Amino acid sequence: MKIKVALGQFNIQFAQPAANRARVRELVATAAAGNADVVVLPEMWNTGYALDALPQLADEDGRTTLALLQELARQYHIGIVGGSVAVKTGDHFVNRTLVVDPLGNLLGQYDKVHLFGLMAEDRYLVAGDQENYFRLAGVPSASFICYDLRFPEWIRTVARHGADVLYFPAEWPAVRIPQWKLLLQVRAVENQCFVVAVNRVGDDPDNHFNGHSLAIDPLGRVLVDAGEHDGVTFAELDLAQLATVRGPIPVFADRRPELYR
Ligand SMILES: O=C(O)CCC(=O)C(=O)O
Repeated sequence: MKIKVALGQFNIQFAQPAANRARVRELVATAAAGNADVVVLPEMWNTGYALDALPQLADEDGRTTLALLQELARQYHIGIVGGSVAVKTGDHFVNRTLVVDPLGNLLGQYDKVHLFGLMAEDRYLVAGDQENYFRLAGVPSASFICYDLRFPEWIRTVARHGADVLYFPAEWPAVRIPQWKLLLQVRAVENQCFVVAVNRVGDDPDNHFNGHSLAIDPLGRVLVDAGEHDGVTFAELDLAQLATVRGPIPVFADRRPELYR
């Protein structure tokens, strides 16, 4: 079985949720026109890192985002890994992913588990503590957010349920893109999974972002690198490859969890 994924890398407009929603409409339409099964968006795409403005701009319980993603999923019959958005829930804010299937059903929701102090997330956001494991386009999958990538123990905790594709929405600054690529390739190899990671391009007041959204196969080979393209890049994932990689080297079966503390 093969699935086609669309990497929706774009220049998030700082503190302009309406403009970003309009751009997401265009990206999903483009992904669908290219016959993608799944489209993936970057991290914090509604507001960017306008953390001071969260009281005015964060999406109340994610309602506006969910309604948009559901509408687009149904209209275009496409699965959406909705990047992440700034959400107000109760009296606090979270960095939240919403995943919907082509019928508009909410398959999963994930609040970023590891908050990134260098971008002040720990001062504005509350961390999540739940896994996001779901079946999208017929494929067992899991999603994480950006800095979570640096925590292999967390990725493995979720991946061991049997995920075949790991999704990573991100806003990963250009200055650390060499580490981004390396870490994503390693996560693919060590978990014997496909990795689909979507970053942004453009600038915010503190950082420059140069994209390089990636689709990577379970051997760590880059299938697609979006470079600095502002728009959709497509990748095809051949799931049959998983058996050929996992068969001779069954790392999940060979684990010694009793030794891991
Ligand atoms: O870990 C990094 O270098 C980047 C992380 C990041 O930008 C984020 O989590 O938003």
